[in-house]
Amino acid sequence: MAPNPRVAKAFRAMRELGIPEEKTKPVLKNLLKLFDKNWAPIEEENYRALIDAIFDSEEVEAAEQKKKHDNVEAEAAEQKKKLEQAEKMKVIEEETQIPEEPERPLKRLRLRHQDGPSCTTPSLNSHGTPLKKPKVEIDDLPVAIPRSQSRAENTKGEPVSVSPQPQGGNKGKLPVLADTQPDVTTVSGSDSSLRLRQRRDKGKEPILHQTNSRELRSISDRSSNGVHFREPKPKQTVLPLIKPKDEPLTDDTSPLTVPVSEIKPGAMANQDSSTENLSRESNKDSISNVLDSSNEISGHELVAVPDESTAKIDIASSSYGEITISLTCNTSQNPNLSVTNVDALLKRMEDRCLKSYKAMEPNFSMKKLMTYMCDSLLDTEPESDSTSLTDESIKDLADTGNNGLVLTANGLDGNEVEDACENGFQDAEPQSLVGVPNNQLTADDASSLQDINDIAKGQESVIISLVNEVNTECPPAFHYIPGNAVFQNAYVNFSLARIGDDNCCSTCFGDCLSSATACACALQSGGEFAYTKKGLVKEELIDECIKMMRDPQKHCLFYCKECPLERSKNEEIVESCKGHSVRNFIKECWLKCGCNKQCGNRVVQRGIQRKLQVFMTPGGKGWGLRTLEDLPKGAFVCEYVGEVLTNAELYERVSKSSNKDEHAYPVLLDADWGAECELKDEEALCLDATYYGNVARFINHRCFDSTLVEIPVEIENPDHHYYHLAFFTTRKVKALEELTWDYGIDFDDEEHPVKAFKCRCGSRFCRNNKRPYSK
Ligand SMILES: C[S@@+](CC[C@H](N)C(=O)[O-])C[C@H]1O[C@@H](n2cnc3c(N)ncnc32)[C@H](O)[C@@H]1O
Repeated sequence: MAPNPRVAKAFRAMRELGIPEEKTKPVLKNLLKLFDKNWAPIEEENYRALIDAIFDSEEVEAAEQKKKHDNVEAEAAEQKKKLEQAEKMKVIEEETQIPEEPERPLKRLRLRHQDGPSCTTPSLNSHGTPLKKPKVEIDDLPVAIPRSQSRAENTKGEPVSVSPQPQGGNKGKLPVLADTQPDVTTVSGSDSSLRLRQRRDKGKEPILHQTNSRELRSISDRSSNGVHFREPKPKQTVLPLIKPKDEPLTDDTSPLTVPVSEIKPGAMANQDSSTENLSRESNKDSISNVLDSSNEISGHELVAVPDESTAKIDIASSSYGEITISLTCNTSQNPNLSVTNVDALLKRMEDRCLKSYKAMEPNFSMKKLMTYMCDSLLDTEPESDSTSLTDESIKDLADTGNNGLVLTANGLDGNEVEDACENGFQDAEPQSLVGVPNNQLTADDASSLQDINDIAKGQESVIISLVNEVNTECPPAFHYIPGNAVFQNAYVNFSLARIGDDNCCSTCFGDCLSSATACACALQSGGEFAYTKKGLVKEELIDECIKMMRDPQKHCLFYCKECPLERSKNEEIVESCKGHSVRNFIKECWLKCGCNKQCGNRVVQRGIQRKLQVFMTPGGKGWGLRTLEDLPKGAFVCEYVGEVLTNAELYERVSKSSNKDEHAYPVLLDADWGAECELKDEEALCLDATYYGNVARFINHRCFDSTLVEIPVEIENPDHHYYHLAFFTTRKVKALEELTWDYGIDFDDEEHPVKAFKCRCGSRFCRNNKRPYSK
């Protein structure tokens, strides 16, 4: 991004007064915010306001320094806290039976201005999977490794920046100094991930790892999958759960926009149909064992009713055979509106559609669209077929796993559900669910509703039921999608040509796992297969991932040169990167591989195989996800599925959102950002499950000792801009236990825009629990 000349001029003016850029930058940023990006009052009187503000900030800083020095007691207390945390670690070690001692839950303890522990052994990249001791011994490795041109590294030949643990206390406000390193990387330490990394790249050009000479920053929170937008402060908000079809039409971020493509590797690597049927059946059986009265039918359906929609479409027919389609606009937003020129209106709409949908046929026109509407209407079958559904037909649809009809809540009888949904309507927010008689449902309404006998609407190989045995809350409205789908601008390219020989095992056959030697895909996962023959993630890898989840700072963060997340805020001054966790990747076999679809190195791409259920949690966390069968450690549960957005798109969504009720939790696909010097906006991606998602959108947060851990999985895309985020169990999980995931929220971080909920995770290590730890 070209520097703003006014910013450069302000820096220059301050430099002339002996004020360095590092001091000017944060103050200028604040002033710009204060004056709503109006430069005039800042530039007036030769930057008088800026100079005053800098001096003021220096005074405040000096006062803070003094306070800090005086606060010896606080430091002592902090030390004590650390000791207590170490104690906690011992306990959790015993509980989770991880062979090595787990890390302390530093996420909660690390205060903003507190030094973090230094990362003595920089993990080098997010790909290395510590599964096997490499053939190349670490001692044999050169200390300085020349720049890599290999696939996983910076495709532009730029160095990968992996920084040691930050020590400073300036919270990322200081500017990022340009890396002064030449094209070599200093490697220190000898941890397993380093060795594996080397092993993985055996035979290829070595990977560049660079100790970073930039200013060290303090990271107040875990650099998690969660999106951490810090600005703009007044708009601190989260993505609400809104039924897409009820959203008012907006330019280009409207949830009405249907994702343009669906990505489902499973569709190409389908299971054997007989096992599929079996699995659906057996799940059904177990569900009916767990639940009683599961298939009651109510005379009502659930429909999301907006209270402030801007438009309403009615169709009326007269006894003379005329049909009128009318569009009623809610003019409350513009009460002075007068009747407008139809052609001008149509032109405006066309422009808007072109802007939103981009790929329109050249002859597209609104008139044509309306003619199509009339034609479609004339083609419509008599009403009784499509909308007057009998109870029997609803039941049939539900039994066959067909799309979108809501039956009674399991565990409640028909009357209770009716009451529940009507009561729900009374206390409802504008977008909540209400009961309406069946025959008022349009086909469109029905398709977006949740079938509580199978919220996946038959799109997974197992049935995923939904129960509420706690209260009368109705199921949330969203579109169930079994695989990620691009919203609009995200660049996700699955072309086979991009998969090189070292990214697939084309000469393999049968099951790669039964071969004595690791295939090319295994080499990408650190030299050994990530999965056991039983389809579980190997103990060593899962433990490593758990450790990283529990204390990412200890296991290194990397810093982008220009962070796409910061850039997406579209501010005058782009803040420096706050750091991203280094991750282990799993690489699965895929289309270009020679193995068969039952190959043991194809787990995540087969989709959900376990018996899962969405249920109302009793502890006030809303809906949650649980297992209906015992799960061993390392079992794949599901992946986080949602719309693939660019960070800019997500930022726009978040800042436009007026609904403060948090439901979905967007996740960053940032596991490999450090491998690129500068990612284009359309390559820096994230997933948002608010409007389109799978069961993972119901997984609640648990601090520290969650039952699930997320691991990035490469299936189709070797470049890692896009990958799958898969959840695996961190320990044995009993049937009916809730499946939880540590979102990585730092509840002490008041600047965190995903406004932290009051955590009710119930963990002894809850970071939202200010009381000191006691046994
Ligand atoms: C991804 S959703 C999980 C599903 C959600 N419970 C629901 O009913 O749709 C995240 C939201 O669930 C709630 N939640 C998740 N974990 C929680 C926890 N530990 N304590 C309290 N609320 C939690 C919060 O409202 C959060 O914004």
